Amino acid sequence: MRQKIVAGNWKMNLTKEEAQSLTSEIVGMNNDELGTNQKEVKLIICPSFIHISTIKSLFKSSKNIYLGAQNVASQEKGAYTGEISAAMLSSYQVEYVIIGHSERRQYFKESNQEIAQKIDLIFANKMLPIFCCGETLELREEGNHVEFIKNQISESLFHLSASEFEKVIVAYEPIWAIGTGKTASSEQAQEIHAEIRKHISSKYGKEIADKTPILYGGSCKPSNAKEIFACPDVDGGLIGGAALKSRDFVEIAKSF
Ligand SMILES: O=C(CO)COP(=O)(O)O
Repeated sequence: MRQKIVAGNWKMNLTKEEAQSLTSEIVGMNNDELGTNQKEVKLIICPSFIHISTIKSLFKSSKNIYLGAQNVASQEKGAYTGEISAAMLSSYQVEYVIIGHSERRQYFKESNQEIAQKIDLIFANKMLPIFCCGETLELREEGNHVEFIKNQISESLFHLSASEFEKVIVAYEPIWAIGTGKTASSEQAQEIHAEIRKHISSKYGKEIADKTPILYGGSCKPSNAKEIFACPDVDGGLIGGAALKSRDFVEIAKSF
């Protein structure tokens, strides 16, 4: 059985106090309330860098909750003012790192090659990547979206060894669904998730492809999570806006 995962990407939101109270609300729930008991759902919280240490100190080891970062530098260390290295994150016990988010690709011009460099540094520092891919509305309307997504995956991930790839979490986030309130239908999500799995299989074989968690992201909320998570190739969600409310985040985690 594939791992079920619900990850919250807080993006550039929440002050220290707000981040503390949201984390306390989540870790204050028992495993039944969190829904992590029955179905072994893994929760990953990805705050801004500056909150990482504070949030880690609120975690309780008994809970199935893990810490993630939203980005990492593509260079190991040195004169890169304002950047945060993989070694730094790892020294704060960060376990997961989101890479290739469409906002980073769009606003910070991250290329597939740069994302490939980031993934190597993540592995070198014993963390695990949550790799995002997804198309614009324009690409979808032109009918080029599947090729585009496959190319994002090939160029950033297909240099990995099979034993590395086994540890990758993929997140499909159609750009037109992010923060827009417009979700992909469950048919659209399933179609792309199945294509992604087939593409992984063509490189790493069926066994590894069948084990790779593929999350959906884009206006996922308590009202639509059940339907999306019921798709055979959807293994959870990467949640933006709805992860900023403990009740919504937990409700989504219970939607399997
Ligand atoms: O980008 C996302 C998660 O990484 C999705 O954001 P929303 O859930 O706010 O649409």
